[in-house]
Order: sequence, then C-alpha cells, then structure tokens
Amino acid sequence: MTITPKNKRTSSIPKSQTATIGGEEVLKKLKGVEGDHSIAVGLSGGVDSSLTAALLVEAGWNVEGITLWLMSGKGSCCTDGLVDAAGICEQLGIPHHVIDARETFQREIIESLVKGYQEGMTPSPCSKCNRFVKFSPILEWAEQNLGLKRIATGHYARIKHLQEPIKISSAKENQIRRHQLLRGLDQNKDQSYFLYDLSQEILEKVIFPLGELKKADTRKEASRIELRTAEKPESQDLCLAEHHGSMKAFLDEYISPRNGEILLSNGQLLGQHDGIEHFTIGQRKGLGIAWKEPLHVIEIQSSTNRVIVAPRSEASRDNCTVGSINWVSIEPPSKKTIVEVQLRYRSKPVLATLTPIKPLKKDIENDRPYRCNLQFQSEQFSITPGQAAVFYEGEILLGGGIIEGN
Ligand SMILES: Nc1ncnc2c1ncn2[C@@H]1O[C@H](COP(=O)(O)OP(=O)(O)OP(=O)(O)O)[C@@H](O)[C@H]1O
Repeated sequence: MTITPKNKRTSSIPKSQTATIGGEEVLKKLKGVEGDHSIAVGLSGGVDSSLTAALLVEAGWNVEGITLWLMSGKGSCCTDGLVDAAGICEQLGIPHHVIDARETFQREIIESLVKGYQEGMTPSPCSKCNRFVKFSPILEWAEQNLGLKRIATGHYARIKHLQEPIKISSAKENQIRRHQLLRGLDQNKDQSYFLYDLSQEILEKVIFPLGELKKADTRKEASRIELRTAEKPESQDLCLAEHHGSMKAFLDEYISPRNGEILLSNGQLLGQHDGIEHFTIGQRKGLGIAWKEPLHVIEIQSSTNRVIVAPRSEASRDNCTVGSINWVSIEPPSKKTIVEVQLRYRSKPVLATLTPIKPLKKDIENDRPYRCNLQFQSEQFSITPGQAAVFYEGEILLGGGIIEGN
C-alpha cells in the first residue's frame, strides 16, 4: 500500500499579483538561462536569499535550499537563520538541507581572524568566507549529495560569461574568454567587493538573480510573493560582530588582554592600551588620549605590542603592496596597468598604477601566486593591512588581494 501524505509539498507563491518591472526582467532572464535548470540556493534566512530562491522557483527551476550552520547560538547566521531558512523552504515547497559548517568556519575564519588581529592586521574575513566556507563547500556538497551543479545566492553582483573575446582598454592583451564578475546594479548594495576571491571554476556555476535588482525592488518582490522574511531587517556587514554584539566582544572572547604603550610618531609616550587587537589603522575614536589635535592610529606593531598615533596628515600614504591576488575578469597583467582600487567595502574607488612584483612563497603555496605594488595618484587615508584591495575597471571587477603590512 502506498501512503500518500495529506499535504504534499506545494509552493505557495501567489499567482494573482504581477511582478515589478525589475522582477519581471529577472524572471525572464532566469527562464532563458541555458542548460539544466536545477540549482542549490544558499539560504541565510534573510530576505535576499529568500527572494533568490522564490524567483528561481517562480521561473520554473528545480530548487533545493542549503543553509550552512556557521556558529552556535542565536543570530542571523545561526539558529534564528536556520529556522527562517527552513520556513522559507516550507513556504516555497522545496527541500531544505542544513550543513553543519561550524568546524570549517572556526578553522578557516575565526582562527585566521584572531591570528591576523594578534599580528596587528585588520583582516577582512568575508571574501575568505565566501571562497572557503560558502561557495566551494556548498557546490561540492550539492553536487555529491543532490547531483546539483549550480549555486545561486542573494549577493548583489553580476556575472558575465564571455563567449567572444572582449577588449579591456587598460590591458588590451587580455582578450580572452572568462567568467567576469561585475558590480551589482544597485550601487548602494553592490557586494562584488566580497566576491573577488572566487575562482573561474566557481563563477562558471554561479547565478546571482538579484544582481540587477535594486534593494527596494527586492523588498517589493518579497512582499508580492508574501515571503515570511519580507520585512526582516538588514543584517550587519560583519556577521561575527552581530553575533557577539561587537567586534571587541568577539576578540575579547579569544584574546587575553595584553597591555602596551601608545606612542606619538616622534616616540613620545602618550598612554597605555589593553591589546593591539582593539585598534585599526586610521582609528581616531576610543584611543583614550587627550591631545591638542585629533590623533589617528598609523601603525600597529605586534613585535613590540605598541600602537603608534599621529595627526591625520601623517595617516596617509600614496602606495602599498597587495598579495594573494586572485585575477577574476582578466588574465594576470604582466606589465604596469592603471586600475581603480577599492580599499574598503564602502570606500570610493581611486586610481592607481599597478605593477606586478614577485609573489611570496606562502601565496604560491596557496595557489594565489600574484602580487603587486600600487602607486596611487593621490595620497590615501588609512590604508589598512589585512583588508582587501579590489581592482575595478568601471563595473568590471578585475581582481583583488590582501593589503600587506609594512
Ligand atoms: N549561512 C548561510 N548558508 C547559506 N548561504 C548563506 C549563508 N549566509 C549567507 N549566505 C548566502 O550569501 C548571500 C550573502 O550573504 P550576506 O551575509 O552578505 O547577507 P545579505 O546580503 O544580508 O543576504 P540575506 O538577506 O540573504 O541574508 C546570502 O544572500 C545567501 O545566499
């Protein structure tokens, strides 16, 4: 005898309401994608990934939701996120899988983040998390366990699969077929900066359905589909800070206080600190020093456990070295190239001349054998070792790497 469930899995996307113009466009594009229409969607439990899954379902794709369990406890990337993601899958009538990635997250992200802060850097963990914790493991798991070869996420970025050779004005020799990464159309939400470390093999399999949507349209579409996460507030830029209440609280959990000196750049002793990990280059607030003019952190010395501060005029530089580079949209340049560089997620791109230099042994071992010097056209405030420097030409993300220490 066959037992038939009373409530078979059904999608509850309302049929009556028509999509916004932006939503219509996305649906049309998704329907027109060549190849197999089966896909794993990375679901965080937030509105962006919920809508990503919903639009794919609406466009007729065979969708399975996958949520990585990254940290124990409550929070948008933890228990709360898992529950919301499960609710969305229930609502869309699709399967939901939870992968326990807490160990991978601890090893790849938390340990290297803590080590980086102890070395006086300000690491930027999100790009690394995307490469080592999210995209590669989800793809691998989905292919092995579900036979799915594609992945979609709610990132605001676009991919252009080049069929024909293209011209990039500043690097004319680089005219080959590649999977290019482009900024998301919504300038305020563009997340391409965090995706610079994705390989060509990964980009070939990725779809970003929200790359051409404005965030406001995402909310409208989520309401149209009556997604239970439609009104969910935005998550903070850094999930670890959100999870622990602040970055300081997170670091205090892992690093014991170690008092040291705060010196002016001329060597004058100005005060004491309780750990170099609480400082970042350019920082002005929270130094705990009374001085005749505002002071900024210009150097963090892990060997002497000292923090060096100076007036703003001394906190700018016109060059830096970037290692561990991943070239995304062009072949690695072999000669000087002018690029636009973004030194932080929210910073404005600035022009620089990029000169390739000899890679470090560790970068060769990590399969990122490209390194460069950047000479900026004007001085830049607070160039921060450990942060990602991402290179663009207009909307095209050319590549990116990690700013090295002095
Ligand atoms: N724990 C997770 N498991 C699976 N996929 C995830 C997870 N966290 C994030 N993602 C994927 O990465 C995308 C970008 O994540 P990010 O943390 O930047 O959140 P976001 O822009 O606020 O998106 P969302 O609204 O979906 O949370 C998400 O839209 C989702 O597709």
